Amino acid sequence: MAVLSCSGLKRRFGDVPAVDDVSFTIAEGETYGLLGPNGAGKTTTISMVTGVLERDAGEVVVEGIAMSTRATAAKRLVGYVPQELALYPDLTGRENLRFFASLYGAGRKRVDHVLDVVGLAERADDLAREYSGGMKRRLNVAIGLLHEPRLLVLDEPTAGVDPQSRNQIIENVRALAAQGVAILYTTHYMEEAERLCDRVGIIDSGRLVAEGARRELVERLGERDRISLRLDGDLAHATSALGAMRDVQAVAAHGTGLELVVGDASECLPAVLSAISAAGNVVRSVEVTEPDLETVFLHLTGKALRE
Ligand SMILES: Nc1ncnc2c1ncn2[C@@H]1O[C@H](COP(=O)(O)OP(=O)(O)OP(=O)(O)O)[C@@H](O)[C@H]1O
Repeated sequence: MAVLSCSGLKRRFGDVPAVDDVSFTIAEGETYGLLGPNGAGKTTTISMVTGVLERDAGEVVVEGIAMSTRATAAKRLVGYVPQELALYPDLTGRENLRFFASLYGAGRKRVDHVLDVVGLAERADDLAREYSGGMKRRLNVAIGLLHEPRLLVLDEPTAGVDPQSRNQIIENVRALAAQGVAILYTTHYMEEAERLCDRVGIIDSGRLVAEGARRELVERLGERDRISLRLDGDLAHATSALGAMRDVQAVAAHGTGLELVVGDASECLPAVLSAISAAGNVVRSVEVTEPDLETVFLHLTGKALRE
């Protein structure tokens, strides 16, 4: 039996269909990554899964318990690590955990255990306000683990944190999955999704546009290459010129970079470079990559995952 089963989830905000008929399941011990550009509907989906946000339609079932009929029992099985930090800066790490433990009916031993799990035992008696961003995030993970959830939901847990905390969080997720906890994970970091997730769902404009293991998704893409370029100058002309080329299947700009999906890079690179120079841009670097999740994402959404 799946630990999490979502079917036909829908939620609108005014005219915006933030989530439009999203269904997926997560098995025991499975790590499922929800990937999507900004505003795709990841947080809205997660908020419905955790029961924080009402659904317009659809059902969320956790270990056989439906959110629509037994919300309290279903929520008890879910741990949530939100994007926004939820902790008291004037309490120590341990006091924060004891406070949340009292709400969840967890004991002091459990507090000590989760402090250990996230690597904060030595700093447990410092005020949370003195923690680095990454330590605060780890404290949030610890809060999400207090009541021994069967499903742990993490909304971009590594965004903007230091490498040590990032590694700690990734190791925590791995260890929890190995213990059978189902994990729902969102991230902007493609390489993290590649490393961590057994399966990914790609969400764009509120719809799940593809789902599968990394290898399946890449194989489905067929023979394609990704070209990453760094350019000088305004990218608007180059982006539209490249988008009009027959060999270019997707193009997305981010900062000073352009990402392209093409059939065979060695065949079309000369034409790509002359189109860029005709648009008035100077190429600073070119990199051709074998198809990966980023290529799948770009091909399906026409957007780069990074901002
Ligand atoms: N409370 C709200 N009121 C109005 N519109 C909202 C609200 N929450 C989300 N939206 C809109 O719904 C859409 C999906 O937003 P959501 O936050 O779920 O996306 P996301 O994939 O999590 O994006 P990000 O990566 O930026 O966090 C967006 O168009 C957003 O502007």
